Amino acid sequence: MSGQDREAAPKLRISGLVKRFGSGDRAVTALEGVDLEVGENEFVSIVGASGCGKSTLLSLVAGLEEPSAGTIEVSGREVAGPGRDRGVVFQQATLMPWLTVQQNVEFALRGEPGLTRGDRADRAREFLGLVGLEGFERSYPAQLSGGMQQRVALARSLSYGPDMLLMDEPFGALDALTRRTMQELLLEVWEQHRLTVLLVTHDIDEAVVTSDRVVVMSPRPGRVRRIVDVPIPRPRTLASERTPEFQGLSDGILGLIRDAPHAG
Ligand SMILES: Nc1ncnc2c1ncn2[C@@H]1O[C@H](COP(=O)(O)OP(=O)(O)OP(=O)(O)O)[C@@H](O)[C@H]1O
Repeated sequence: MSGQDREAAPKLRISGLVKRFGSGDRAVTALEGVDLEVGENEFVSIVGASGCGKSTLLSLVAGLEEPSAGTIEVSGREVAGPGRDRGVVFQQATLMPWLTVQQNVEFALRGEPGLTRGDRADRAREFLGLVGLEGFERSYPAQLSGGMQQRVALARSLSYGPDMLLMDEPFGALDALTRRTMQELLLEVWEQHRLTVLLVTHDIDEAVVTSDRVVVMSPRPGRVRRIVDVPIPRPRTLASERTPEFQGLSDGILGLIRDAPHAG
């Protein structure tokens, strides 16, 4: 996507965003003046040192927290709370343990207007298939591995057709091998459903291989330090990481995070 397209119709526009927690001596400024635009169908990752406000930024876009100052617009409308236009995937799958995999996804679809019970069942099966869980519809979350539970969470978030997918360390609790499989799955899913994605991750390689742009934040209070374009051709696979171009981008981002001057 060109810069011009982004200017024409940003899916997400964050302007002058400030977030403070607490008050008086105990006040913590997590974000101070974040400006960011994300284009329709763009995949953008957010990286930065621990505590720089990545999760706070995502929670604000999800509408789970309120800004102290500044604005967040999704599709031109100011975010005033959580909404079905934004699907959220956290580090923990937060599935309902008493429901089967299929029922967990169907449950998320209950608020969808115009869907019959049969439609919900079909939609749930479709998205469980998309994330490779065909045959596990009747399993309970406790019977699944962590990676499979995250697949359910992804299917659940995608099933109601959000415009944006907000992910906060979605693979952070998984072992290295499962994490790689999930990154591959995410690349495949994104190729099929090119929705706008905002991904918070500690894993720089994960950010580079998945994203069109990587936002590097400065240490707390978080600001956008640099935005790095990732011009690696799509469709990408994890093999894309074995190129000198990839390594150069990844090393450059690591350098930006390490060299960032600490505030105060
Ligand atoms: N509810 C809260 N109350 C008080 N302080 C908070 C709250 N949530 C976050 N903070 C503080 O805001 C700052 C940013 O936190 P945040 O979790 O957004 O950072 P992060 O970059 O996601 O960190 P990490 O990479 O370690 O997950 C931290 O100093 C944190 O302690």
